[in-house]
Amino acid sequence: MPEASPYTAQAPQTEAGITLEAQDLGYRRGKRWLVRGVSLRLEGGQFWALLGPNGAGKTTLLRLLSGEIPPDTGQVTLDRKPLGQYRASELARTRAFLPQQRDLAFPFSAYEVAFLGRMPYLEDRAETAADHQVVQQALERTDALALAEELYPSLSGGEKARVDLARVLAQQPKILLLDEPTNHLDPRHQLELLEHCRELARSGRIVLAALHDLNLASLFADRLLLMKDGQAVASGTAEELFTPELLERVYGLPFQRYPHPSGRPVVLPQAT
Ligand SMILES: Nc1ncnc2c1ncn2[C@@H]1O[C@H](COP(=O)(O)OP(=O)(O)OP(=O)(O)O)[C@@H](O)[C@H]1O
Repeated sequence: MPEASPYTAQAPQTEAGITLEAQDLGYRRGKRWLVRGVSLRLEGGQFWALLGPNGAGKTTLLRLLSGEIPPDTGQVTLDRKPLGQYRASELARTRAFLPQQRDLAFPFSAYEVAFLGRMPYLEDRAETAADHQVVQQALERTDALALAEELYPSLSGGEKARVDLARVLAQQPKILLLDEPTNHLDPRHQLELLEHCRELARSGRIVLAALHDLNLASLFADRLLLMKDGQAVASGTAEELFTPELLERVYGLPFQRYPHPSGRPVVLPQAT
């Protein structure tokens, strides 16, 4: 275990919870490091928001943490076992990754797309009524049940996003890695999604979501991880991280901080 540092996202210990850790994680394309020196420890029970400007490395970090791409330095461990030592199906039953680009060319129905979340369970058994019940509940949870019979490619961006999230929920993962899950969603569905992320975390799961809306991150997430130029710049609560100095350093423009009735801060960028 590396020493805790300002660059280490440290969640409070929870009893026998699932852990996802990265040590000195690095990923390079050619000479450029897209992610460099990231160490973090995430534990079940916490909803983390991953923040940073375009190109900061958020998607790349999520892909590394999901095992979709192998790191050039360091490693990711799930319950202290390197990701590479898990069988693909076991990993698929444990963690789900919601990518940012979610276009699917095949004319699947929304229900069939959500049902894809059950595939990791159907390696050596036939589907059952229980699988369909899980999918139905997932679609209900994301307010997408009415879309079940629609063809996925014909759905609006926000409708697709809700069906994609249903697929992730149908996977029943303990770890949810979500890349800009609120994209395309209207305000009501954004709030519902973030409330659901918080509930999932409360039930012992790890939720890590890349978000661009700093205020929604402040109001809903327990902890924030701030990235810039491929590095983890800081982690902590919004109260700790939302200082005009730090935000200006990361985002390159001034911010004003305001109190919110919840007690958490909100911020607004200032026109320069
Ligand atoms: N396969 C790749 N090959 C080369 N460069 C890449 C590759 N994937 C990503 N990059 C670059 O790495 C940097 C980080 O990309 P990444 O998608 O991780 O950022 P991000 O923080 O998710 O950005 P955004 O907020 O715009 O989604 C970007 O400059 C991107 O162009």
